[in-house]
Amino acid sequence: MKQNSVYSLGMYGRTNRDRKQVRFCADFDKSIVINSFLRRGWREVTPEADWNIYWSNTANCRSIFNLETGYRLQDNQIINHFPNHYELVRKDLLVKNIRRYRKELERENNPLAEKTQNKIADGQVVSRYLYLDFIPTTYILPTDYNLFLEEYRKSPQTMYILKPCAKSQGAGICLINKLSKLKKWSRESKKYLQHQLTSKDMYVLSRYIDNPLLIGGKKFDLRIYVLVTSFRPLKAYMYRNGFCRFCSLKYDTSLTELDNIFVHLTNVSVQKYGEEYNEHHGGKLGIQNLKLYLEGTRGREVTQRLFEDMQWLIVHSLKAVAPVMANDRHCFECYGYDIIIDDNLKPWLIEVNASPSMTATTINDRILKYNLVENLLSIVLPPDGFPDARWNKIPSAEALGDFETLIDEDLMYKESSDEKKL
Ligand SMILES: Nc1ncnc2c1ncn2[C@@H]1O[C@H](COP(=O)(O)OP(=O)(O)OP(=O)(O)O)[C@@H](O)[C@H]1O
Repeated sequence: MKQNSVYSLGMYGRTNRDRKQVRFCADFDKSIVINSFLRRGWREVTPEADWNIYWSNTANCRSIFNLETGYRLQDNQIINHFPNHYELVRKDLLVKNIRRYRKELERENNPLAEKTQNKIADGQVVSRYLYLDFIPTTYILPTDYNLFLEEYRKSPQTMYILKPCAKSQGAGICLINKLSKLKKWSRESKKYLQHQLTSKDMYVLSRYIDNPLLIGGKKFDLRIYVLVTSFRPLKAYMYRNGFCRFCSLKYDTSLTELDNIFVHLTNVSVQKYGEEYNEHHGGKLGIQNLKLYLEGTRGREVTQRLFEDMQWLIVHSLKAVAPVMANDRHCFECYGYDIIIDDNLKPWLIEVNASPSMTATTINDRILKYNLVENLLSIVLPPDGFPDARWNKIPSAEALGDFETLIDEDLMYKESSDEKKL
């Protein structure tokens, strides 16, 4: 990408018609996003040109905000990532930020940081956060290896999943059911610790949710879209039409199936290579259908509670990273949250993606993603439809469409000061 292009081109010498037409650029050849933009009558330009909205990849977004490039965004330019989104989406950083958030709340004696004592095998007692226990216990390797060993000895029957921090789509993931599988880690870690660690060397080792809620005997996770338009104040919206992604083979924790990715990993990028993959529905079920199913099989109240718990975990994961996010007003970001529900209907945050797939695997998927992009644009853009980083980012009820407000600290502040005035 050429640098300084915004400086060199400026806003001059354009006709009124040009000024009104939104100029976009996109790093991805994803027809859903590009078609959505073109159908609005927007014009595609290159990243070197004078654009108003950039659907960028994370690397180009980082380079735009890199001080050394000397690039400065204008008021009429917006971009689809926050510069340091990795604080939320890198597996190890997400864990670190959530740990820090819990500790801060604990220090403040905030009731949210309340803990309970749970008895585990051999009469040992472990303490757990009552409300903030929404990510599976996770160790960052190699740094936390000794800490892990200590905990492992207390409960050696626990199953873990080892995931590389710098990879995606199921690459390099394996299940760990005994310490010997991790032995090479103790050796590797000694070697690594002599060097400066980079994210390529880092893994997370998380407790494996071995009691997932099953439907038709199969494991699934949820993909939920969350749009953030500001971190300070926090403004976040959840799309009502996420979906479940199913494994193509029945769930089975027997030793012979431990390495079978078609049983344990729900990523579509993994499942589509399975022999049992169904191209018609793509292993997907809409979240509203899941809700109906759960209301029918488990009852309305617990289903309602589950959906509230999911919203709660999303809000607190965002609050955990809000203080460290570079809250640039030109940015918005649509995150793909991956959540697993266990058979007690407790949701667990598995990970967050900064560039959730905008490729469609089925017709329904195409419709869903097209509507998602349309809907998120109506929230991100001011009422006149022209990108403007200065607008107050308060979307109308109509603009919200299928998004619901998870949190808007601006409005919360306004409401509480209105109450005080009464
Ligand atoms: N703690 C866990 N318990 C149970 N299953 C898990 C756990 N962590 C991950 N998985 C399974 O493994 C899959 C891949 O994990 P994850 O999404 O963290 O890795 P990834 O390869 O980075 O995926 P992505 O391409 O979405 O970034 C998940 O979709 C889920 O099915």
